[in-house]
Amino acid sequence: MSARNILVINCGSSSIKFALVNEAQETFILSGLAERLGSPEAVLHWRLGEHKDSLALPGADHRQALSHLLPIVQQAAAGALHGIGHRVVHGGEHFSGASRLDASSLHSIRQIAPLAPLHNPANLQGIEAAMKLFPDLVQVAVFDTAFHQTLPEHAFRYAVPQALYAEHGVRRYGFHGTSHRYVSQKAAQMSGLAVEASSWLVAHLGNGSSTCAVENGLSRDTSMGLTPLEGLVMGTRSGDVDPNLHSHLARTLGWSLEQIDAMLNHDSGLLGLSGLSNDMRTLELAREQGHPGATLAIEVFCYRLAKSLAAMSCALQRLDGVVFTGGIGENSALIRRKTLDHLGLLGLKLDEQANARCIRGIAGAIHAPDHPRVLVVPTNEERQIALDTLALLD
Ligand SMILES: Nc1ncnc2c1ncn2[C@@H]1O[C@H](COP(=O)(O)OP(=O)(O)O)[C@@H](O)[C@H]1O
Ligand SMILES: CC(=O)OP(=O)(O)O
Ligand SMILES: [Mg+2]
Repeated sequence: MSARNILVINCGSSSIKFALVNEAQETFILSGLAERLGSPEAVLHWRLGEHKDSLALPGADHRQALSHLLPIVQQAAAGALHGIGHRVVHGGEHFSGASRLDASSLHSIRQIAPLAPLHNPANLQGIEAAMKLFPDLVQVAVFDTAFHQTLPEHAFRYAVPQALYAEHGVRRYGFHGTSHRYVSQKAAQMSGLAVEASSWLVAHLGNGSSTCAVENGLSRDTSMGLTPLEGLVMGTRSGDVDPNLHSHLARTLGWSLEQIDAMLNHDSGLLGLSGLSNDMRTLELAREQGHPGATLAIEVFCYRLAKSLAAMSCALQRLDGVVFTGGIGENSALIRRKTLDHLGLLGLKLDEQANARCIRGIAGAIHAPDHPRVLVVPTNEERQIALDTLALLD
């Protein structure tokens, strides 16, 4: 059989990321992003080999964007498309691995949607549009939560009345599992260790960020919870706050649940702290020019990340290394250094030159000699989703 092509679709709340992955090729045949969907500035960008292109789609929603991008995919695949893998953020307790999409799995994903109101409805739109346009292709859902279904109960339960768990599914689920799984396996390979006998603290730092303790190939704890809001400081998400903040804002400022939700998910994090941007590149430049908000946002981001990594170490018997990944983790020597500066008690120490070298997709070890391993490992959620889709085709 010749090498197969898989289309990977990641429908976010206002964007669609996509990639056409050939199982035998390291680089993607086609990759792209439709962003600012639903706004007058909606635009589709794609890259086919060395050729880059874009198309303005004013006012387009997910369905309209998909109807423009899928023909580009069809053309790039030259009629040879073998399956579609969809990122689905929340799989609840129902899915501990990837699942072929059919009436029954779609029903389960719809039932779980209230647990991820910002993510799952968009994921479902992508699935429904792709099924309409490609009714004969196998389509697969790959869940952010699936990898974390191995968390022990003492790590996934909240200290609230048990009926809320038993009857309403209130527990910690964790997200970014596809990335945590992919980079922890790569880290083991890079270190000459067997995945089943290795132990990692992973920091996935993108627009959304989370930490994960991975032992012998299994997730044992992670910083996100019921929803992708818990845990670290993120681009626009607050991460952990005192749960009483909700009632405090409602009582003292008369805020509605919707206002509080929007503030914590969209107006907080790096953006809220800095008053400037959710983008770490912008904040690093502003910090160099002495911007106080950007400086503070970076300090809080790194301190909270270090605290989370230290907390995650409780889940491990042994530490083979710390792994940085995601747009920030793969590119920011500053964030890696400032984070590890708080973790001297774990014995971690950087090699400054190696740290400066590992940017723009360069993987490598960045720890000082005779100190615990620290690795930069570029993530590749699209490839992992394609691999999971191929595994279900076989
Ligand atoms: N060179 C860089 N230095 C610092 N931060 C960077 C750099 N390149 C990208 N980033 C940051 O990575 C973040 C986006 O990460 P990414 O993993 O691409 O996001 P997503 O979660 O949307 O996939 C942004 O905050 C961006 O500023
Ligand atoms: C779950 C989550 O936070 O995803 P993202 O980082 O894509 O926002
Ligand atoms: Mg990414």
